[in-house]
Amino acid sequence: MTVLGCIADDFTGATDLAGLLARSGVRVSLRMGIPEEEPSDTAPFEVIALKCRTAPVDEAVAQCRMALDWLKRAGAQRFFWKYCSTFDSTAEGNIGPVAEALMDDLGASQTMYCPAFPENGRAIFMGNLFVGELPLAESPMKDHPLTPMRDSNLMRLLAPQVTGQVGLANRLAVARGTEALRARLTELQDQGVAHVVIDAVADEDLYTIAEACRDMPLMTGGSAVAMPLPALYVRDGVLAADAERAVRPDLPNKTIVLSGSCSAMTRAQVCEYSVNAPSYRLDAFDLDKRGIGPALAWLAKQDLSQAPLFYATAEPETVRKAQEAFGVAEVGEMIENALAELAQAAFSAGARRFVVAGGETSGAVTQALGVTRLDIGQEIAPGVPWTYAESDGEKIALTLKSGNFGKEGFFADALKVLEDQ
Ligand SMILES: Nc1ncnc2c1ncn2[C@@H]1O[C@H](COP(=O)(O)OP(=O)(O)OP(=O)(O)O)[C@@H](O)[C@H]1O
Ligand SMILES: O=C(O)[C@@H](O)C(=O)CO
Repeated sequence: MTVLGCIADDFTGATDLAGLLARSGVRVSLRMGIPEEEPSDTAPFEVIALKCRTAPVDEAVAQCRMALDWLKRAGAQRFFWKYCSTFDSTAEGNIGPVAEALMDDLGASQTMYCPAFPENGRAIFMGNLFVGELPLAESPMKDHPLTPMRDSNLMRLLAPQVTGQVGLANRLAVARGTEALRARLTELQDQGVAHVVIDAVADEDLYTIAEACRDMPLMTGGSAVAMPLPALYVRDGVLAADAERAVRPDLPNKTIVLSGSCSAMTRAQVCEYSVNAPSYRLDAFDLDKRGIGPALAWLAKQDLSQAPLFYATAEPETVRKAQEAFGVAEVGEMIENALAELAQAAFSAGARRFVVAGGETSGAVTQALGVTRLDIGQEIAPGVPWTYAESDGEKIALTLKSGNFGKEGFFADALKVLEDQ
């Protein structure tokens, strides 16, 4: 029986959430897209990964509602809406509109928002989101290719996205503990506040928040605030503790690394990895002119046991030029399609291990590989686990890395963690 039904707005976000929930040892099932079949063999924690972070609002809302229906049919009574720890959204949404639609469907009068992820340097204080020591709008997120974040204040970001009132439960309320936080939420509810941003700067805050909010019909946030939920549900007696970690299947070591993220961290990771590994840079202008042919020809000459890298990862200035020439969505899609086609070609050439960087990129790659369900394995870095799946009847391992996650040596670390299991 499913205890918590989760909907994630992108694929790396979904593996991040599934990985943190799975730290508890409880079974977590991750489905890529809304399953076509009715729920069966469901896990206590079901995560549905969508690719709706930058979709038009109506489309994102409709998809999330369908996911909610499926999760209800799986027996879930509590739900979690997972978005990025850097609150990535366009001016229109989709964080607020989806939350509001899910609240309507669940008859919820209030929900909470907490994208904090202290292990990865995301903290919220007085409603302002920090990335490391920088306010969000001064962090590299200001240059994101699809969702540049130019304000750090979560209430200001959220208010235009929702019809209900937005308020704050600040760190002082959180620091006073679960009961004080509950009292603050009730006080805000009495004032008609439906959308409550909650401050958190450290893991202890997340435990307090999860404890205070665990019975809300809908919680929303990054992955970290959901991490304490399995243990709390076991304590409440609504969930039995059953450790069931997925085991790595036997796989040939043929590997491909695909990077479509342009985040500062991925840029550093690509730079470090390409010193020793064979690597091929995908350039938007070249793709437009000559198509994918030259990249496929390069791939055909590679020894996949050397884990070659394809990357479109580029500096903000290069991204800007390509966006001006082709349009933001158009160039994003062109590159996602290219990386998806290269993933298919690598699979045909025998690759069974896939390291993918970037949420949108991961969505494109997993869709191209026809992956519909993933088991969560060993964590490589906070929020980035290995996952195991099937593609065309073959077992494969995939890691889907959020743009900003992992250290400089992530790609090599990922290969080592898989080898060591
Ligand atoms: N050189 C480039 N020029 C323009 N757009 C690019 C370039 N390289 C990648 N892109 C596009 O930028 C987008 C990057 O988004 P993606 O979600 O994959 O990474 P991310 O946002 O860093 O990761 P996450 O969502 O996990 O934080 C994709 O649509 C990708 O196709
Ligand atoms: O929360 C995060 O930062 C990540 O899980 C993510 O959503 C990346 O797209």
